[in-house]
Amino acid sequence: MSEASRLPFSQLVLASGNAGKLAELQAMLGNEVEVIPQSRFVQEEVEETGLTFVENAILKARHAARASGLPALADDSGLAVDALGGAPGIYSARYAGGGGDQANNAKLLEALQDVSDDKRGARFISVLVLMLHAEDPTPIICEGAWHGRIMQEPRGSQGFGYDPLFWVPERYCASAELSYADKNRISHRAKAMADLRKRLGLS
Ligand SMILES: O=P(O)(O)OP(=O)(O)OP(=O)(O)OC[C@H]1O[C@@H](n2cnc3c(O)ncnc32)[C@H](O)[C@@H]1O
Ligand SMILES: [Mg+2]
Repeated sequence: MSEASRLPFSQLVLASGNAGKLAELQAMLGNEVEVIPQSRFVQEEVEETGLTFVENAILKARHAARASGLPALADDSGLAVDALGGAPGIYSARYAGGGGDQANNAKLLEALQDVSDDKRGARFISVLVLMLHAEDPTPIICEGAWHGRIMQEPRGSQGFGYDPLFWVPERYCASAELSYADKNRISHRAKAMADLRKRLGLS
């Protein structure tokens, strides 16, 4: 029996509009199930009104499941910086008011300009939520964290979001300097996905 046949579904909608995230999730799941980006079914994104990663991931998964009629997987993620009391956290994508990755990174560097290296600890968090349908009362919820430090200036060109500013102690480089495959082995999202795979009986 193949791995895929153990899953209760053969297609899965990825409830994200973030191209970087979509590529990572697709690479992690593509052998087991046909993954379809939500843009094939719906253009509008749901408002992320929750106060937790879990709430926002559920909102996104439900939205995509409703629009597609298929099981949906959402990721709500972000960067929690120790010296900023966990900010930007759930507001990571909107940190600089919708100005995009570069504006977010510039704002983060400015917020930390007087903070010394030993106090620049941070972690990426990813919460993955899988809902079998829009009214699924028992979503599967998995979480992963990735600890590192915020650098003084950007490095690297891989990845997305805050990757150029995130120092990865176990590789001694910025996250944006990691190969795509290596990031997908060690990141917050990879850890949450490992948990999800276990919960689905895939590994
Ligand atoms: O909501 P969706 O449509 O999935 O896409 P998004 O980009 O808005 O995603 P989030 O609301 O979950 O916001 C997460 C933000 O945190 C940052 N982030 C999350 N994971 C990251 C990673 O692996 N590398 C770099 N930055 C990351 C990045 O800025 C994201 O925009
Ligand atoms: Mg978002």
